[in-house]
Amino acid sequence: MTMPAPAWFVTGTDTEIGKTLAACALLHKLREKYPRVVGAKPVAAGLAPDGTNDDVARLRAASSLQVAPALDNPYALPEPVSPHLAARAARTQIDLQTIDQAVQALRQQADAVVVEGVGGFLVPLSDTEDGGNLAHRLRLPVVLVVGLKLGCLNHALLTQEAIASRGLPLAGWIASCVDPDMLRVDDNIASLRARMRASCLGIIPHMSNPDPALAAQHLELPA
Ligand SMILES: Nc1ncnc2c1ncn2[C@@H]1O[C@H](COP(=O)(O)OP(=O)(O)OP(=O)(O)O)[C@@H](O)[C@H]1O
Ligand SMILES: C[C@H](N)[C@H](N)CCCCCC(=O)O
Ligand SMILES: [Mg+2]
Repeated sequence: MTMPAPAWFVTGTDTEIGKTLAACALLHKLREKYPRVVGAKPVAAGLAPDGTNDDVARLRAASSLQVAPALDNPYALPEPVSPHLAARAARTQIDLQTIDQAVQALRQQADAVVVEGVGGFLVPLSDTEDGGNLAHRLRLPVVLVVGLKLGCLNHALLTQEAIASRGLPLAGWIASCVDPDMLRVDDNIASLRARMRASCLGIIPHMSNPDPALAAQHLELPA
């Protein structure tokens, strides 16, 4: 058993705010340093008619190591709803041990791993567990992606408190400019820098054609 590879859990201020773009950008950044880099989406909710999930496809495309689906996407749930509801609809149960074993296996095969959560940090995964329980079970430092739009300051600060209350280290935060019409973007970023208790790993500008390799140029890796 070799030392497990460095790994991070990527969460966000909400769904649809740039977690996958930022996670893929981190994968590209890690590929500058390591040969075998892999992304994982343990729980994906929302499948295309052909059974694929867009996040999983994007993470695989950004990875330099291809692995079995049981390892990078153990739960592929058809309905684009909260994972606890999607799991119930699929008559399955999201098991944290299954995900933990999959991520541990990835950390033995790869040189670096980026794990993308689902929705926001406290998204329900079952009647008793949430995304924070998963991050804690994986024992990974957390990277918070802040989707820059009106309301994100509250969501970022609430998520920071939740991460701390679950006893997890916040390795850094990334802002993604999802709303090209947001007012006072620089002042909002300055407000985050003043209030977030972790370093900013970068600001992904609004991209008319979002490209994780280009987005990677705006990021630094967590220490
Ligand atoms: N900086 C940006 N510039 C332009 N578009 C962006 C930016 N960040 C995110 N987006 C767009 O916002 C949408 C949601 O981004 P993404 O899929 O990364 O969100 P997510 O948080 O991973 O969503 P989910 O919760 O479904 O996993 C995508 O269409 C993406 O291209
Ligand atoms: C379907 C979507 N793209 C995500 N995969 C799941 C988002 C769940 C959000 C649940 C909630 O916080 O209300
Ligand atoms: Mg995503």
